[in-house]
Amino acid sequence: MRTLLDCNCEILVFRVTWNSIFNHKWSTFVQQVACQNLWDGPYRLLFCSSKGDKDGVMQELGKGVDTNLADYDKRTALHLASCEGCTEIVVLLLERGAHVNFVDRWGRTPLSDARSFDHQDICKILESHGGIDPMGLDSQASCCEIDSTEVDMNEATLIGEGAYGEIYLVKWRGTEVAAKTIRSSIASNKIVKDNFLKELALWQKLRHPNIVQFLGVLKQTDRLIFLTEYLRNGSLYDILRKKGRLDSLTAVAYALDIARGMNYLHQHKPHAIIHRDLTPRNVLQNEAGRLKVTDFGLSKITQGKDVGYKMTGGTGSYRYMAPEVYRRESYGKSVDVFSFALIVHEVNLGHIMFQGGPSNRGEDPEKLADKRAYEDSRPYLPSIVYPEPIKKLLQDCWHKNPDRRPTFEEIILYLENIQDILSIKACCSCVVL
Ligand SMILES: Nc1ncnc2c1ncn2[C@@H]1O[C@H](COP(=O)(O)OP(=O)(O)OP(=O)(O)O)[C@@H](O)[C@H]1O
Repeated sequence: MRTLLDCNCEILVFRVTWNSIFNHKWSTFVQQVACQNLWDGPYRLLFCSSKGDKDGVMQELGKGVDTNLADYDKRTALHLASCEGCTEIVVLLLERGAHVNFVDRWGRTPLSDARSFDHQDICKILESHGGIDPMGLDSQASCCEIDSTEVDMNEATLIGEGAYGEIYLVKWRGTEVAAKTIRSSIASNKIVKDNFLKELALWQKLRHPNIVQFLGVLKQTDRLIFLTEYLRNGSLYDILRKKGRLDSLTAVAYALDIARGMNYLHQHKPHAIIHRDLTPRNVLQNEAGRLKVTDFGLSKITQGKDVGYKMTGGTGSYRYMAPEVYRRESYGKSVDVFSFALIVHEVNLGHIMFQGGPSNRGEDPEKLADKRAYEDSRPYLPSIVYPEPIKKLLQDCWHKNPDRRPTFEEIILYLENIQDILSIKACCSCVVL
């Protein structure tokens, strides 16, 4: 018979696991629970697994507790350890027969949880044991398909070229849109193409004013072509090249647009979306002057050795690459914060940079990334160009320790404050004038 204590335990496990997925700020709560001695009995396995307590887990398993014991929400010890980044426990549980694809009440497997919190080591371990993520990248959701007769590719105007293929301006049902063609060397590989389509299926679900809107994939074509909204002003790279250095208010507004788009990606559920290739070329501007981030997630697919993907040379990804990515270490969301800092640095330094000034533009991007990764070198921050608060922000964002970098949520708050101060100053100077 279930005792009141059992019920309490279940409710607490529910609240703890729910919090652990959606809040991740539950350690104090767990401590309170532990103090109340409510974790005696079989649920202690779940508690020890979530806390990374290997001895505790071994003790419970030694007592004969089922490795696949699940709580009220069908969350197992493997779910909790994967969610909390307890690699050793994940390995131990798998050795002891934990079901890698146990599905909880919300349809999440341990891999869904590990991906949500970017525990990449754990993702690899789970994947090597056959783990799948039915909620996310492994979902069967298909891309919205657009009949190719609705788009006349013969009337297309070439507007750009990237690592994957060319970009054309085309008309789809009377509206100007961008058509991105993927090189046949990439698209002819079935695995790569399937992965690409999965990423596109994920992209099509996203809706945010600072994210380029995905529209669909053209069907019945021998090439892989997809449509996105068309942003008339082109990329931030082109804008900086034409306009040079921006005034402080515009620079902060640009930084905020990028940070808001990135924050949306990083807070995406069930798993965060890491851009991995955030550069001024992947930030586009519409006619209203709003910046939008594009091409997130796609880079990861084509970086496999067998695909032959090369980062776009002089202006490409090395220039904005976080040290841990260059060193091929495991990495998380904060790699995008690092790239963001380098973009904001350029936005502020615009005209000096494009006149071949101190921004290292002439330097080989790979060497630059090497120096950042191994010599901790960072761009120069002259006080005349960078006001103290921006200097501090950049230094925090390109901190060598990824854990010390702020989140985009924090960056937004910080930039909004700077924006308020700048607006007041601008307003006061108007009055004086
Ligand atoms: N939706 C769009 N609207 C308007 N212009 C675009 C759009 N998408 C891309 N472009 C233009 O095409 C250029 C190339 O874009 P693309 O995303 O293919 O390459 P990239 O960002 O330079 O490199 P990579 O393929 O490595 O991301 C951009 O810099 C931009 O000028």
